Amino acid sequence: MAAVPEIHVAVGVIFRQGKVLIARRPEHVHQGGLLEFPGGKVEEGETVQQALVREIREETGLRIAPESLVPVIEVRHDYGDKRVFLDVWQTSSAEGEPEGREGQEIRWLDVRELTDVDFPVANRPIIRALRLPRQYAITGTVENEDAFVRRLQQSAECGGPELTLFRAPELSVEAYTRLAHRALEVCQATDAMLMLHGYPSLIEHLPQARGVHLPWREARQFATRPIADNYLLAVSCHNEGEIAHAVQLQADFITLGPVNPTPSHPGAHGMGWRRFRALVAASTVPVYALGGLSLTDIDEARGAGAQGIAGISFWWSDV
Ligand SMILES: Nc1nc2c([nH]c(=O)n2[C@H]2C[C@H](O)[C@@H](COP(=O)(O)OP(=O)(O)OP(=O)(O)O)O2)c(=O)[nH]1
Ligand SMILES: [Mg+2]
Repeated sequence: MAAVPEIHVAVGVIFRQGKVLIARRPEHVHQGGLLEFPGGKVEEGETVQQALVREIREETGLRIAPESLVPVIEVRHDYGDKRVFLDVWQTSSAEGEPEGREGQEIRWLDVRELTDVDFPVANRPIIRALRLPRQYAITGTVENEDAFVRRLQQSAECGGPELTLFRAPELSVEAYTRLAHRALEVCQATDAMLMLHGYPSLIEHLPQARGVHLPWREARQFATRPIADNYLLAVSCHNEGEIAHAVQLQADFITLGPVNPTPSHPGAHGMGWRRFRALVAASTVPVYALGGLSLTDIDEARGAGAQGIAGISFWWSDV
């Protein structure tokens, strides 16, 4: 049997006043009746940006400038009857008032209102990508618990990170849990999201956390998703095999690295942006670049298809 060809689909996430434009697919088409982001097949000889400008015009009447489009994520999915490559881009500068030009229902929704079951399954990583920030901040070594909490508070007061990983392998389980409670109080005051680092059952002791980040040695022990869907699951990955396993665990996002050599992992070689880009292309979940990066690397990471960058040094300095 001949392999089913992959269909290149241009998908547009149109933001206006903090909401995104969602349509309902007609009942009779592929994945019919479900919600979708406007878009459609990239035609022969068209760039993805040209396809988006055309599809969005045809389906909603909105006009978008191709240069306003920013990449969100690339998702490859096999529906069995169809294989799609969703090439997802966003813009906040569409002009005009949208209308369902193909008779479809359309509406503006907050990204927090988007639920997986309302969309085709291939959209799951798109919804994750839209909710996750560009920076995934990782905490540095804990030398003193009070100084650590003060450091977190100071960062929160100056509009600190939206998503933080509390990583402290140097602490005992008791000390980690105690300090995590304090860190969560700081985060709750500013609505920031805190990820726990270690193993899945941590979330039972600290249910206010946003989720759990598993180091690879922990993630490898599971065959299915080890935490409930209302939490975020993240996995540290370093190669194709680990990415495939994280996808199988239904991770919500992963970190991938080291991109550059880093002092925290002496002896580990950096994979460089070329290899990083190739690995991101193989991932169907959002990827943060990790390892010896600074804020100026965000564009490079985004250009390689990443959600953004993760790290300690770009935000955590000792006080
Ligand atoms: N537009 C869009 N398509 C999606 C999404 N998620 C998803 O799995 N798909 C799939 C469904 C379809 O198999 C394919 C896109 O097809 P489409 O029906 O939008 O294509 P089109 O606008 O060119 O339609 P047509 O002219 O072929 O009727 O991608 C999404 O969020 N938006
Ligand atoms: Mg379409």
